[in-house]
Amino acid sequence: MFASRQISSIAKRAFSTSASSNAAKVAVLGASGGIGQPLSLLLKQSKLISHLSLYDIVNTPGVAADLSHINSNSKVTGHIPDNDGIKEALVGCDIVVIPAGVPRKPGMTRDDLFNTNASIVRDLASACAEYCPKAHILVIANPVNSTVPIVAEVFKKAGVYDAKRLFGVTTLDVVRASRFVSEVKKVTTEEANITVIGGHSGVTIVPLLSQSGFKFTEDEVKALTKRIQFGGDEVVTAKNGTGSATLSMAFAGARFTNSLLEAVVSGKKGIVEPTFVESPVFEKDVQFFATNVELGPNGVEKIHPVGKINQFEQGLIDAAIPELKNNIAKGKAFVNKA
Ligand SMILES: NC(=O)C1=CN([C@@H]2O[C@H](COP(=O)(O)OP(=O)(O)OC[C@H]3O[C@@H](n4cnc5c(N)ncnc54)[C@H](O)[C@@H]3O)[C@@H](O)[C@H]2O)C=CC1
Ligand SMILES: O=C([O-])CC(=O)C(=O)O
Repeated sequence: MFASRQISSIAKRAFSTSASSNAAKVAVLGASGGIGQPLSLLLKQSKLISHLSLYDIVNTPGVAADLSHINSNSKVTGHIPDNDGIKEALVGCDIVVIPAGVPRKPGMTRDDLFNTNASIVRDLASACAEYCPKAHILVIANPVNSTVPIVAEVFKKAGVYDAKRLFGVTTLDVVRASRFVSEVKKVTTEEANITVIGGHSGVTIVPLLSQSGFKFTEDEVKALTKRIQFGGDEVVTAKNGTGSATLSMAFAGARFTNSLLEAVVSGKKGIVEPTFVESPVFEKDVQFFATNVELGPNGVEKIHPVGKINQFEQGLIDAAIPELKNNIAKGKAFVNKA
């Protein structure tokens, strides 16, 4: 109680000072978690953030107090559900990043998280629709293939949906692909720029190695594709029941958020990130699909097509689409039931 009152007063102080026009208010929902804490630390370093607003059901007073001593641009506030914490966290936000939700244990698929995480994401999306309807929403919580459609349906029901401002964060697949290819080809990660399309789970993750400019043997293609598709499992297994990727995800989440900040706040042109968005690319089959997306002041500026692919990659897309279709339908049905 004391902590929440104290934080509430910190939050009020923060809101009484208006944000500078060339910097944004960014909220992290699930900020005390395995991803939330290092992600918030990385975002605290951004000059384009004036107010970093941390929300979780527990522990944000401590996380916010700790981060607030770092002498970078932003003020930091922590919020928990007491005293309208979610409202204070969200009002005035330009960007909301959502890593709230449970992670996998060995033997689970991302879809196995649906029963727990769907309602967490639905309720947080509902609060966003009410308190910051124009914010860009970046969904990290799994299963991303379903949680992104959940946010879309909640925003539609509230009459505030803008497809250009909703993103599933698939950056970790691209980060992994770059690293794994750099190891195989013995090049720098800057040189290993790999496009990954589709969704964010198993066979829905489709790396386009043929577009990388490198020559791979058939065995290399098979092994790299499998490793990129199931990289998450490597971490889940190694963590042995204590969670899934957190640090690499924080890195990837910060990369995507920083790219969006450059586009939205600095007005930089030509920033391209792969992300899972409402997309015309396979619209007859699936409503949401990740390809390279150019970011702009209003979010999605231009959705790139898949481009030239080979037969192996066409086979990967053919395998991805039915699963994606099910994942998307499941998310939509969850919000529209009853
Ligand atoms: N998109 C991607 O590439 C990746 C997604 N993930 C997903 O991110 C999610 C979070 O993972 P971790 O941080 O490792 O989990 P974690 O359990 O360490 O942290 C989750 C945090 O969410 C908070 N939370 C739970 N319910 C909440 C609510 N209603 N409102 C606000 N906060 C709430 C918890 O208190 C906790 O602090 C998982 O669903 C995981 O599968 C993980 C890695 C990569
Ligand atoms: O594997 C998981 O459950 C977490 C995740 O999405 C990833 O690491 O790509």
